[in-house]
Amino acid sequence: MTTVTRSDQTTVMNNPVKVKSNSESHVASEDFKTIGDITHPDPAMIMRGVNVFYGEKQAIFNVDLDLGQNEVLAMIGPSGCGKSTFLRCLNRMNDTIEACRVTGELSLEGENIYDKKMDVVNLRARVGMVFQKPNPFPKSIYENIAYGPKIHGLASRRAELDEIVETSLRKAGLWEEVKDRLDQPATGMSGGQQQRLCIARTIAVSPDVILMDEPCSALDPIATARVEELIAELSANYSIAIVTHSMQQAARVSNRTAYFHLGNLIEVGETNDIFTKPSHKLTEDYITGRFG
Ligand SMILES: Nc1ncnc2c1ncn2[C@@H]1O[C@H](COP(=O)(O)OP(=O)(O)OP(=O)(O)O)[C@@H](O)[C@H]1O
Repeated sequence: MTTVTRSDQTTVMNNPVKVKSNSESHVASEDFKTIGDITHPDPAMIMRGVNVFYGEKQAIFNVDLDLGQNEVLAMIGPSGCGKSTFLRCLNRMNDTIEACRVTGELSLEGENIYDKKMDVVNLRARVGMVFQKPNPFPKSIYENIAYGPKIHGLASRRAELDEIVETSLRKAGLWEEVKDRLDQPATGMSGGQQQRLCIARTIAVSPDVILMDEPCSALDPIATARVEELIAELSANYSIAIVTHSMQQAARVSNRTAYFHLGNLIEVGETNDIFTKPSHKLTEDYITGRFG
């Protein structure tokens, strides 16, 4: 049973998961009990008791967390702590890894996303994803944006498609830069432009949620600043979960921050609180640079 106590803002796991790995048994210990309010008053996604396994090895332990409507939630933690693994549960991207198994309850707008009847292609449009390296299709700028709406049947006429392309590029802050060269290859754009194109491509299929896995790690500081500004603008219309190695970035862009350690969610709270008065020693050690 998992108990969420909002008064003292502590999540108590009464059932630590015991899993045999190749050489040892791992028990999610009391030290890894989540501190902070894992709930959001207006959630877009609700995750409860999430465990992830790669074969015998457990990578995520009993994580409970909400992603709020129009919030930017940052996920931070040392390399290998499971941030990306957890993020990929949110649109079932882990399904593409054969050895990977996810248990727990994960819902989007009240719908169980792991339900057998869930259309995963549709889910990944509703919960879009932007990756570390910009990955435009080897097609024109226009076609990169138009592709998703076409396969999802969101536009029946060319004029509707044009409208979606323009709106998506505008929302991604790219329209003025590319409007005169929509027919040119997307691969000819700068890295920062390509990443904003990938964000526009995600927006084009009208998602509820956008997942970002270190979206600025391949970008220079100016392109990073553009994407960070964009994240702030997008949060007016979308719920955003972002994995980042940069604590400065988490502090700049997010409303709440979740700190992961060895596959456990250690602490979650208002970003300002996490960075100025963390409650858990592990969070404090990480944000003060003692490890990670
Ligand atoms: N495809 C995979 N197969 C087996 N193990 C994996 C796979 N992907 C990740 N892992 C393991 O799961 C754990 C969590 O990895 P994950 O990539 O989610 O961490 P992370 O916090 O995102 O790390 P980083 O910050 O380095 O990207 C690690 O021990 C990693 O080795």
